[in-house]
Amino acid sequence: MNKKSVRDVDVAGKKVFVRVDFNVPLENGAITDDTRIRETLPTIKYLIEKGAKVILASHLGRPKGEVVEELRLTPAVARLSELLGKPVAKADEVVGASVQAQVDALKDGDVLVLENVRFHPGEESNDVELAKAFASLADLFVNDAFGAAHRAHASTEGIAHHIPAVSGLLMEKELDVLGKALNNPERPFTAIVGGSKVKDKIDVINKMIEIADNIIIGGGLSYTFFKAEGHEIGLSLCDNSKLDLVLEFKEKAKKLGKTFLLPVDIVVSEDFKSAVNMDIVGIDGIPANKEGVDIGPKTREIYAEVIKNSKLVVWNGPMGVFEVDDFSNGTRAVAQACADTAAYTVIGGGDSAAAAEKFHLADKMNHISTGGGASLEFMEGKQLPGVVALNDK
Ligand SMILES: Nc1ncnc2c1ncn2[C@@H]1O[C@H](COP(=O)(O)OP(=O)(O)OP(=O)(O)O)[C@@H](O)[C@H]1O
Ligand SMILES: O=C(O)[C@H](O)COP(=O)(O)O
Repeated sequence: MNKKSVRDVDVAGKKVFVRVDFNVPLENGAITDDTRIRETLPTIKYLIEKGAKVILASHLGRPKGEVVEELRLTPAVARLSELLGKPVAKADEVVGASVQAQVDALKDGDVLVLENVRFHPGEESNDVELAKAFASLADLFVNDAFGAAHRAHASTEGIAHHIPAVSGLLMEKELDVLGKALNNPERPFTAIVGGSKVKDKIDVINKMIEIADNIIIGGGLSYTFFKAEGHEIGLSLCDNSKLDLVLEFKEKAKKLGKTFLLPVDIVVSEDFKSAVNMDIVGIDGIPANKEGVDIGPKTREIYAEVIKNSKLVVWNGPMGVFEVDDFSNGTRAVAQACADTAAYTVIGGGDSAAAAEKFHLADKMNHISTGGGASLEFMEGKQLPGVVALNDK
């Protein structure tokens, strides 16, 4: 990576403003998956050990510039304190006199977490005054929030223009692994793209046709391809505005000599929330009153074989409505194939990461990104503003 990392600068005794992504899932105020907090521990521990005064900032949810009680960072702070095995102070404000007083009270090795930065309207608008206020709290900015690196906000991008700015260890790892996979891939390279919306995945499918050898399509976005080819898709998801585009994808893949795979059989149901008159049909057999909810058994076999014979697999998006057990077999089969293959496997965050967790296969993957949207944008080849703003080596 051509950006400076926290290891390249002196942090002893310095006040360090660390942007983390503690945007963790919560249920009734309890954290249901603390991966994102655990993944930042190397950076936080490194700074503590070096004697820095650590000021952490994160967003949680989308409070839109207002205080939303349920979105305070209190549960994340409690969890961080448990994981570090030491007290962690928390501010109830994002910036201001009380925050300044708490920062002034920090001793070397202490940790303070600011309140949810999105409670301040200046965060998402990347307000210069807020960025300066963040910068004035510290001597150094460390961005470890890979998951939010695609956002140009005051605490992810703006602040970097006012004090020295470097990447954290998680950020460095994510950019390194994803960058290597995309810039110098081992081949055969298989990209698996699933999920619900074609429009969210267009750029990534397009990019993967250019750089991967095999492109596997699954999930709700398959049906736009089927419809474009003239098949009956019943009640399945479809984006009618993208019909021409998906045909172009197939054409482009053919021209470039890439293997472009769509499901050959699918699981259909009258309801996508539970199995109602569930059936397995060929792509010409979707009844008008049903929708496709998963890939079928033949497709599972074909996809697993391609994954087995790959050297690099990058997976983004589930193969079906995996949250419903009856419709989870396709996603499970792909996750299992990724777990079993000798290929280097990268999961691009979001729902595919949740699926790997659900099937207890997460520890069998080589890299699971902490970024959903961020990893998607990275895979599309876009520049991430939170990375661009960091100091060059
Ligand atoms: N055939 C289908 N019909 C309807 N919904 C589907 C189908 N297949 C998958 N889904 C749904 O798609 C959703 C995931 O889609 P999405 O595009 O958001 O995936 P992702 O990229 O892995 O997640 P994220 O956006 O969080 O990174 C899941 O909730 C899943 O139930
Ligand atoms: O969960 C994520 O993908 C990141 O934390 C970014 O959150 P956002 O989509 O609300 O900006």
